[in-house]
Amino acid sequence: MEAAGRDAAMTGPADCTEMEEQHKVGNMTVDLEAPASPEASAIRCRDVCRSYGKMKVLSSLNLTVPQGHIYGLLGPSGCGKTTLLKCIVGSLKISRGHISVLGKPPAYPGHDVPGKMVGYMPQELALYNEFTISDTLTFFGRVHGLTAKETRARMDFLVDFLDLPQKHSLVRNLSGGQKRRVSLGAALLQNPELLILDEPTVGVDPVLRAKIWQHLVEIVKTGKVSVIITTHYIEEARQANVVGLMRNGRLLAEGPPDAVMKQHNATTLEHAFLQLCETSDQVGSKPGSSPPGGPLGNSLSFESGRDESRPILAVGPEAPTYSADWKVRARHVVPKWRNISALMIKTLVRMKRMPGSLCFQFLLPVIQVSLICLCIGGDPNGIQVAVVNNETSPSAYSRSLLSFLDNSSVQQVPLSHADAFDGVHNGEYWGVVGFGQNFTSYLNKRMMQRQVSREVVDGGSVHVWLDLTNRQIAFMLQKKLHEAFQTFVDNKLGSFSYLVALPIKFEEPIYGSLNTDFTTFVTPGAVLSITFYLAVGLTALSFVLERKEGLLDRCWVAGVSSLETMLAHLFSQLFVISVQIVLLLLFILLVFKLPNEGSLTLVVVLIVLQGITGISFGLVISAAIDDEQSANQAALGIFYPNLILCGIIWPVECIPYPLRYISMALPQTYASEALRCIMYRGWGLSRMMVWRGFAVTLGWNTVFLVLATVILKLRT
Ligand SMILES: Nc1ncnc2c1ncn2[C@@H]1O[C@H](COP(=O)(O)OP(=O)(O)OP(=O)(O)O)[C@@H](O)[C@H]1O
Repeated sequence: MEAAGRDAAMTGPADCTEMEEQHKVGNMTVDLEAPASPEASAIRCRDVCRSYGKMKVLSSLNLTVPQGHIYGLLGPSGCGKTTLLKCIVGSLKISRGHISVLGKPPAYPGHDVPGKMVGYMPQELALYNEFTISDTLTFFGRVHGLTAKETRARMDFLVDFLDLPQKHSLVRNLSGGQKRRVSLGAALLQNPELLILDEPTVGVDPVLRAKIWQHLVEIVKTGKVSVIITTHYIEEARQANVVGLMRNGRLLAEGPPDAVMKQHNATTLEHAFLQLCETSDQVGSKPGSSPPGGPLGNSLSFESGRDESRPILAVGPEAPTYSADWKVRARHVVPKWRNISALMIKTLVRMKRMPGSLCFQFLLPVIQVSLICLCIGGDPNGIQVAVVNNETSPSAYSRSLLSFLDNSSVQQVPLSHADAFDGVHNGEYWGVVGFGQNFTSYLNKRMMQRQVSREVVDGGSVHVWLDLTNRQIAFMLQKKLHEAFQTFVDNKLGSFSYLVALPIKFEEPIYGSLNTDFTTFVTPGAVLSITFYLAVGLTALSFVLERKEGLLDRCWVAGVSSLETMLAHLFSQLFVISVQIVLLLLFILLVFKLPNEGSLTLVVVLIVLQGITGISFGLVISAAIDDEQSANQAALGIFYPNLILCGIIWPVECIPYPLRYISMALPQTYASEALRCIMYRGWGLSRMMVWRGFAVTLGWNTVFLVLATVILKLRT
């Protein structure tokens, strides 16, 4: 009876009407293995189309995987098998047609596909290299909601059945074939009702290949489990109950292997497939011979023996409508803590397996902030200056004045006039300080007499010629000379020093101290910037690599939503940035003694929020970009513009106007200002300059997180 059915399923167009007739009356002799109704099929694809850009990969494809059967999907490389499987599991959207998997379309609210009803082994290995075999299976067990005991029991079985090495072996140390078997184990773990296996036997030795097929045959016997499997070894597909032969995005034939071979008088499936391809090419090459549905006039569907070329969507029951009430829809959208915690544990285990990288991540911000505090904003040291002193007397004022010059910053090199200027021209000295031979007497006259000649003014001045190519060094020299002169005047004139002082008096500062240096200005912004960029770096590649390795798809098929993936990344990276922030604060407050006049809680919360902004921005990059190089470029590309525009290294007030508006909208401009206000002015949230920084940061967090979730959702 079975053989008869198989034969009937593969008969040509002449038998088609007869078959349909038999089907209508429910005559089981047509094909005992064929499902009698749509509900009895594990997978039904009708008129499925899918393109990548302009390239059509699946065109009007119809396929039926009967419940409790093994379906071997065969076809040359690039014909669209993987694309079809991705459409079936719901990780790729179809552009036309209808797919139902275990009774409902994939990703339908409340449906467990994707989820624990389906076990998916993608073509890529899709394994975490830092995991052990045990970690891998435990992770998928958690996602599927298995208890630890259930996971352990399945793990023991799978390790034995798939002949895997020790459970505690690291995946990255396994051979290619062993990795494929672990990947297969992950798909089999939860005893799914539907197994979707994309080339599971590649790189597997013949003995194990036979064992895998034997297992598949075994599990479908109950009638509850269905399998769709793609393979390049066409002959091994003879063990399947049904084979589908695919070419150029269409199914050329579908039926039991024996029937396919019989119809084409072939002794092997491979031969039958070659014949089908030839027929397809001949039909396709005849001008005007291609029917609307495809080149093969006699291609038959396994389910009904129906002509594939006929429009299918027009047939009522082929595209059923489904409905789910709002509670089910709501449950479908709400993220599951089980999945989030499984993903978080996964990230933490991966971190634990890479202790060197984790230590580096913790220490990097400390190293960066220490370098900023040590190297930026301080006074230059050992700056060589040529001194041309034409006074010879030991009691000359010039000598006294020079003795008050800060020797640690300025290194005086006594030289002749010519050598001093040659030295500056050759880049050896940063300037020349010159005293005329009557400096002492002229200076006395300047200080004592009401009116003096221009010659006295000139001769009683310290002459300085600077190399102004380095503003900071030139400023420092000017400042040191002013300080030395002031000390000299105080020393010589005592209470009469006001006679030569500027009539401007700087009182005690209202905020900050008289010694405030550039480091004090730059550090709060730098702390935010470091936290932001390290967080971007932590996350910018996360999805890129996982997508590339097929892990994102695999987790999606296991039932993990985009939002859950996003939240899990956010929470686990939050742990890393929390440690980074604690170390950062310890260093800037205790080691570098930066003042903090305000609330430490506000400081911590603002830095953490900026870290979250970095994580969420990294997630946007990661969700939107496919390859590492572009993701790295995007992350690095915004680094400098952002650093310069957000007033971290130079005040925003110096930015010309159109650019200043952009600067104000950036995540760190108002946040840096807020942090400076908290730390140096002791302000709280009631001040606009403080709450504005928090508000902008929270706004960016929301925008980035929503954007990343939407992009990820659209792309999976
Ligand atoms: N993301 C993508 N973007 C653009 N084109 C793609 C993408 N993925 C697949 N393709 C193209 O779609 C076609 C079908 O690819 P698919 O991976 O489905 O083939 P396949 O039958 O599974 O091949 P194989 O047996 O070699 O795995 C190929 O021409 C491939 O280049």
